[in-house]
Amino acid sequence: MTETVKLAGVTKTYGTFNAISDASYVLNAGENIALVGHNGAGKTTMIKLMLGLIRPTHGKVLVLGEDPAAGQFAARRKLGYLPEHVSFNMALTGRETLSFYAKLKSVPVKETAALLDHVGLSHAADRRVGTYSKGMRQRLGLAQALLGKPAVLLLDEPTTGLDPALRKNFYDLLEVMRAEGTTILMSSHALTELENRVGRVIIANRGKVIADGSLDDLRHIARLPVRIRVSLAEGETAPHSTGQSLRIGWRKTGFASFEADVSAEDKMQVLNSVIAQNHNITDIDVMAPTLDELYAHFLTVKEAAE
Ligand SMILES: Nc1ncnc2c1ncn2[C@@H]1O[C@H](COP(=O)(O)OP(=O)(O)OP(=O)(O)O)[C@@H](O)[C@H]1O
Repeated sequence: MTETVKLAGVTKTYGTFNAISDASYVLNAGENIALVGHNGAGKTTMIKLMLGLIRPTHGKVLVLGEDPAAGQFAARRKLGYLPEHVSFNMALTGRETLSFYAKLKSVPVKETAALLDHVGLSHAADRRVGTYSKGMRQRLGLAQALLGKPAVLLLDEPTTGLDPALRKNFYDLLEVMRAEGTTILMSSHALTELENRVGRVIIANRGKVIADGSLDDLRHIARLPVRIRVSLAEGETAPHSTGQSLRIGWRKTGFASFEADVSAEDKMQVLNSVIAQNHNITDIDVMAPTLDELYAHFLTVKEAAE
């Protein structure tokens, strides 16, 4: 794996307040990572450190092998950034806006037409940005961040203001970039929509990294139960699960549907037993812990430890 971003023991202090405390992680080429956490957890501060807009109080930040806060940060052109609040000159057209940023980044202006097309703004390219909807401005912001095919793309809450169809389009676009080797780090609160969209999740809380891994890694560490839902054809009191050593607490959740939480290790034994003992099953769902549940779990564990 090719390392693109590194935080090593990074602390960022404002006065006596630690916005970031001893954060360490490495991001690699071709990774799509979600940075999640409550308001004030330190997500934007981490992104600002990677952009070189602020310097760490302690520790080291490296982006594409260089210090992003150094005056001569040659890799800056290889960084794409979409801020949380995009603001453009309302009097310029979309095309003029993107051309302006292309010149700033020394990217050939002729590349802007394809980017506008990519984010679905070709039809409005010659309209003033002042007439754009919020979602259209967000997409123009994304086109700006994609200028020059960045090796590292930093997106601060990028899907705010996008409708479901545009969100899908947006994640599809990111997947193409990721597959081509771009490192994508996006901060977000939209846990449910991230679930199948990112390969890795970093959870921050009060400036500290409290969990870091793929969804499967986090599930493995958290050891939260798997939920099994069984629907039966007739109104029985609960699925039979005799012949097993496990005592399953079935909850009735509908006319003839029942749910139970079992450990990941016991899941197959319970399923096999239920299927063997119940001949009137109409449906079975097995639900792994969601990112929302994992997030709540890690925060609770962290709060309890402090
Ligand atoms: N320039 C600053 N001066 C003082 N405190 C700051 C400064 N910048 C950030 N902070 C504080 O650092 C903490 C982390 O802020 P940050 O913006 O990184 O959080 P965040 O996780 O991005 O939050 P949100 O989800 O609300 O955007 C907050 O408590 C914030 O008030």
